[in-house]
Amino acid sequence: MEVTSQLKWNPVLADPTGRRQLKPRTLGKTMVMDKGLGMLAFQDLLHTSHAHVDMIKLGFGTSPLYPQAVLRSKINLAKENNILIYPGGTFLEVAVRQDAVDSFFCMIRALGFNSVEISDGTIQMDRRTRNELIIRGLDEGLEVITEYGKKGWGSSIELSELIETVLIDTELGASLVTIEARESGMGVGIFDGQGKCKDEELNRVLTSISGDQLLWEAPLKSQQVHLINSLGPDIHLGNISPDEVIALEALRRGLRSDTLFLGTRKD
Ligand SMILES: O=C(O)[C@H](CS(=O)(=O)O)OP(=O)(O)O
Repeated sequence: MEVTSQLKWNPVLADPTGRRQLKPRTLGKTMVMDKGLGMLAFQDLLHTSHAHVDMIKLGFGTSPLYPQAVLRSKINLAKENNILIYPGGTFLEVAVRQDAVDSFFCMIRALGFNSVEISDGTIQMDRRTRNELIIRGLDEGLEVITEYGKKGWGSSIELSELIETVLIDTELGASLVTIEARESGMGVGIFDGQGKCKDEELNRVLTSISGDQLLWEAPLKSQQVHLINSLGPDIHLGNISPDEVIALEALRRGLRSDTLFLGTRKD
């Protein structure tokens, strides 16, 4: 064990692109969606892959369904590994609908979450409420990540609305704006009913908005490959399945056939 831990891969083999930042990184962040991993699976994930995980979202309203000791252990372990951890945006939408926003923030602060997602994927939310929630999250000492897009099948991106959302959210202090693609990655946002990327929409978005402010939900391998080959390995990607973290990292570094020609490093 000790002997192997002292061995070092030739850097050209470990990262043929030569551009992968170490944590805490500003480019190429990976968000994992955890839909209910047990503590041992969660420990295993971080033991193996912590270097490649920047954010963990406890999907939708799964957070209150854990034994509290397990939830606290997950949150603590994520933080020990310099990972942002937050409940899915749907859980906050439930709180808004139930008029329980104070109680939501009180609880997530007490549990130790270090970030929050603010979304309106399912409910209607006016701009003023969204602003108040972003400011509230920041006042609570949380990193705020927002989300743009509706969850309904066939929903698409309204460019002017997205531009305004990114502008205002980030000006208020949100660190990233997630682009909705759900767990399925199909029939929503930039993905058509088969999960194929609508490139014209993608290009329209990127002519107006800087890509480093956007976190693309891209749960399918074909989507990760397409986005990395089109936009480069430094894009932020989310809704990655826990068992696909290392495979995604291999794609980012050109260590898989699908992206091998990204590797240009010669040193
Ligand atoms: O927005 C998401 O990707 C998730 C998962 S799904 O839409 O329910 O499939 O929801 P969230 O509430 O952000 O975890």
